[in-house]
Amino acid sequence: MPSSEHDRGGAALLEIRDLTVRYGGVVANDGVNLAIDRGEVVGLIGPNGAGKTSLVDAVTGFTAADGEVVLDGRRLDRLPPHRRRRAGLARTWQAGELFADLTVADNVAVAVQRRGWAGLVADVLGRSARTAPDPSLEMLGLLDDADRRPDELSLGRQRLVGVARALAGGSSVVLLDEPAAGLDTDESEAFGDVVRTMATSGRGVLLIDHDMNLVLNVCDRVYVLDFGRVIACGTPTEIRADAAVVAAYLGEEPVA
Ligand SMILES: Nc1ncnc2c1ncn2[C@@H]1O[C@H](COP(=O)(O)OP(=O)(O)OP(=O)(O)O)[C@@H](O)[C@H]1O
Repeated sequence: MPSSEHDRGGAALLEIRDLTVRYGGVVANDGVNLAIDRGEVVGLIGPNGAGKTSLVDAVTGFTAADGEVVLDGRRLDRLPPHRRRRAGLARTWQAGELFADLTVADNVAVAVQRRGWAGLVADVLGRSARTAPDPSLEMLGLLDDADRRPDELSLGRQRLVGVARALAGGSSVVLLDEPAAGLDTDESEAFGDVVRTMATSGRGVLLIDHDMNLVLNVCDRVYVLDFGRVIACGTPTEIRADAAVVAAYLGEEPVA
């Protein structure tokens, strides 16, 4: 494994330690260690069934797992999903999961949960979605679409709305699960620029995608999963040249 996994100094923004996910007899993640620094875009690739979505589900609290999830020095792995989200750890969903009857602005607004009595009172008064648009809409160039419904937008822009929801409320780490699925080459390239922008101002981004060009062009470092284990980690250049990665993708026996 390239040395770049080990020689990064200091504590990362997100540390995933020894993460193990089991579904009955299936071990979907087997002792995975993964770190994301501030301002870093990290890729996670691997063949179908390698365990990528299981990792996102486990880290965000939607699937039971063993191991540690530490965000900015704080253990999150015993917390339910909504509290991890509130702590600044957000995700997108493969299927988009937008509310068809809500506008873009409201789809983003509902992702930011209000707390306690203030939230209850605002909801009762119907003001929950009437506040200023979340800054993520402007960042992703969605302000002009704020009053449209998702089905009035192209697939590429719908994907951006899903990302805006994950960014809403000031998330510090965003896990993107196949956000570019279904996008054409131009849309995918433009999306790559958006992903880089997201990492500015110190956010950490995890990008999972089957579009190898997108991942290798956009990410600072890439982890490769196969059968639930990290088989390689390094810069895109190192990953392109890694024999175990080539073997995993060609379906040959992994190189020892
Ligand atoms: N809810 C579940 N119950 C049982 N097995 C599951 C469940 N979810 C995933 N698995 C199994 O866990 C393994 C990892 O699946 P996972 O969906 O995490 O892989 P993936 O890398 O995201 O795949 P893909 O690229 O196809 O989305 C697979 O063997 C899969 O069949």
